[in-house]
Amino acid sequence: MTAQDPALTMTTPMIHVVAAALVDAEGRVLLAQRPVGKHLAGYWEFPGGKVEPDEPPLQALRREILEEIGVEIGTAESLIRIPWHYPGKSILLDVYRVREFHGEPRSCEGQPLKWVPTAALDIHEMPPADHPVINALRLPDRYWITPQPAADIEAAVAQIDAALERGIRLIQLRAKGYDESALAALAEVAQRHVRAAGGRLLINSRIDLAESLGLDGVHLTSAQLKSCKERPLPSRFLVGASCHDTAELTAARELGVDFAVLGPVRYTPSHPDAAPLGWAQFEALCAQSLMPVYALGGMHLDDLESARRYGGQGIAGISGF
Ligand SMILES: Nc1nc2c([nH]c(=O)n2[C@H]2C[C@H](O)[C@@H](COP(=O)(O)OP(=O)(O)OP(=O)(O)O)O2)c(=O)[nH]1
Ligand SMILES: [Mg+2]
Repeated sequence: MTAQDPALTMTTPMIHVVAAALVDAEGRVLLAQRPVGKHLAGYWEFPGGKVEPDEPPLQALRREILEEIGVEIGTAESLIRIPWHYPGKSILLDVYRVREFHGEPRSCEGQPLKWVPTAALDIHEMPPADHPVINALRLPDRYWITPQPAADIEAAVAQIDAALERGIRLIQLRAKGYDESALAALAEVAQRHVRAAGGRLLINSRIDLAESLGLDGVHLTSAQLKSCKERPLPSRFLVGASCHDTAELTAARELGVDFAVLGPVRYTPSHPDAAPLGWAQFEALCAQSLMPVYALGGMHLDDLESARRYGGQGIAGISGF
C-alpha cells in the first residue's frame, strides 16, 4: 500500500467523503474516472464526494450519487471507513455498498463510467485510499475457523462441507493435532471442496503449505506478525492476521495483509485470561485499522449486526455460527 504522509497525521482537518460501491445484479461495481485537473485525476473511483457542513452522511451520499450519475439510491449499507492522508489533504473515505438503485447510471459530469467485477478491481488504477475497500468488497461477513478437525480426513471434510452448506465462504483450516502428511492431504481435499463452492480457504500459519499446495491463502498468528519482515505471499493469495491491539494491527497493516481478525471482543472460555475488548474498543481499533476487520471471541450470528455497526467486516469464530 502507498505510504501516507506522516507529517499530516493529527494536524490536517479531515474531509468527510462519502462514496457508493453500486453493485449490479451480476455483482459488478460501478467506477467513475476522476477528471483531468482534479485531485487524483485519472484514477477510477467510487462515485461520491464531500459531505457538506451539518449534512447527514447518507443524505450527502444520495445527493452526490444523483448529481454525479443520475440515480436514486435505496438502502445503503456501511462498508468500510478509511482515514487517509494525501499530501496536503486528509480525508475520511466513508464507503457504502448500494444494491438498490433506480435508473441506469449515466455520466452527469462527463466522467467515463464502467462496471467492473469485484474480482477484477485493480489497485493500480484506483486511489490509494481505496485499496482496502477492494478487500472489503470481496470478503464475506462471516469467517469460520475450523474447530479441532475430526481425527479422520473424511469426517474433517464433512465438517467443512456442512459449513459451506450453511453459506460460509471464507474458512481458516486450523488442524493443530495433524501430522504433516495428514495436514497436507486434508488441506488439498478441503481446498477443492471450498473452491467448488466459490469460497476461499486459508491455512493457519503455514505459509509454506499455502504456497506449495496452491491454497487460497494463509492466516498469520500474532507471533508471525512480529517475525515476518514483509508480506509472506504475493497478492494472488489472501493473507489474514490475528490481532489483539493497536500494535498488532499496525504490524498487520505494514506487512500489507488483506484483513485482520480482532479479539477477544467478548469473554471466551477458550482464552480465559484474555481481557475482552468490548464493542467500544473494537470500534476504536477498527476505525484506525485501514483494513477489513472481523470481530472474534464469543461471536454468534446475532452479533453480526453489531460487528458491522461498529465498523467491522463481520464476525469470525470457531463455534457459535
Ligand atoms: N468520490 C470519491 N473520492 C475519493 C475516492 N477515493 C479517494 O481517495 N477520494 C478522494 C478524492 C478527493 O480528494 C476526495 C473526494 O472529493 P471530490 O472531488 O470527489 O468531491 P466532490 O465530488 O464533492 O467534488 P468537488 O467538491 O470537487 O466539486 O476524496 C473514491 O473512491 N471516491
Ligand atoms: Mg466526486
